[in-house]
Amino acid sequence: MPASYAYLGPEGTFTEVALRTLPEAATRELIPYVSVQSALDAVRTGDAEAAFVPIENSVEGGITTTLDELVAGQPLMIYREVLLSITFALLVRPGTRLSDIKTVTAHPAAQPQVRNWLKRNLPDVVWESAASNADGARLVQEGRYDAAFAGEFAAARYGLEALETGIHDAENAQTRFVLVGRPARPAAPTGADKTSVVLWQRDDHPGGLRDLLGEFATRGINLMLLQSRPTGAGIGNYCFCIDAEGHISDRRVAEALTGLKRICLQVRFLGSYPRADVAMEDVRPPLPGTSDEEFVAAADWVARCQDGRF
Ligand SMILES: O=C(O)C(=O)Cc1ccccc1
Repeated sequence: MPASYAYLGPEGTFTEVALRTLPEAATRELIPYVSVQSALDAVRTGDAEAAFVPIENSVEGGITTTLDELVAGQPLMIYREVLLSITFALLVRPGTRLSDIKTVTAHPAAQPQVRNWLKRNLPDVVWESAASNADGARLVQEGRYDAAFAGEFAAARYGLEALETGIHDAENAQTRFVLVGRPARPAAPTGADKTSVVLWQRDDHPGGLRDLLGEFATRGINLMLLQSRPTGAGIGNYCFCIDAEGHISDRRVAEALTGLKRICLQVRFLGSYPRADVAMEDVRPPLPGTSDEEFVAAADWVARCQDGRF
């Protein structure tokens, strides 16, 4: 298997910066790809061992191209997550002044994070989407646009200068990135883990979503992401991307997934992996009645009843 990680490139993306915080990235060849799709395809075809892509930000929620890629096609699995605090720099060709800027570009996920700044400082500017923030910087270098929102670190790479730095509409905006590979046994639980799944309802009925969520709620499992995505089968037809606290080897998580498998049309397991947002000591203890020991004891009791040994 090639020891390479694909990532959303080109060089100088926030994705690359986040990837380089993973210790295992130091022992891999890091290969930039032009899109999330092409990076994930490289994993599917076996050209890359894993791909590193943005999946969620704290301002707008899920990054839909990534969710849609994970929801459909040959199954993939999330192995790691990284959180990165993000502020943007406005990058221009040297000598450009704010009043010269008629067009700006960046990744679509950047727009909600700089919208107010743009309204205040460049209200008449035309926004064009780029494949990534670093790709926007590259397009400015080529003269295609006047300015790009990107990481300040991308300026040197593309011969640009930062007219303004620290641009952020929301305080503490964070982006979450994931390392995605082909399905295999998830890493052992760390005590601070997260499980990602996609759920398809069997049929449309009142309380249908509540039934799905109930499988988590009755087992004391907290949810960290709930994002509906259209299935493509018509208006009103959605699947649900869910991140839940815990690891598939936790009894309460395994039982919730068992329940979901029984009642859903389809369940896609996207992985159990260490949480980047909290350390083990800060994880809430299981609610009363939902620890592994209590699940095992209850299952033992049922088995004894079935045997007439209670
Ligand atoms: O990594 C990048 O530079 C991207 O283009 C993805 C992205 C978009 C917005 C915020 C953080 C990362």
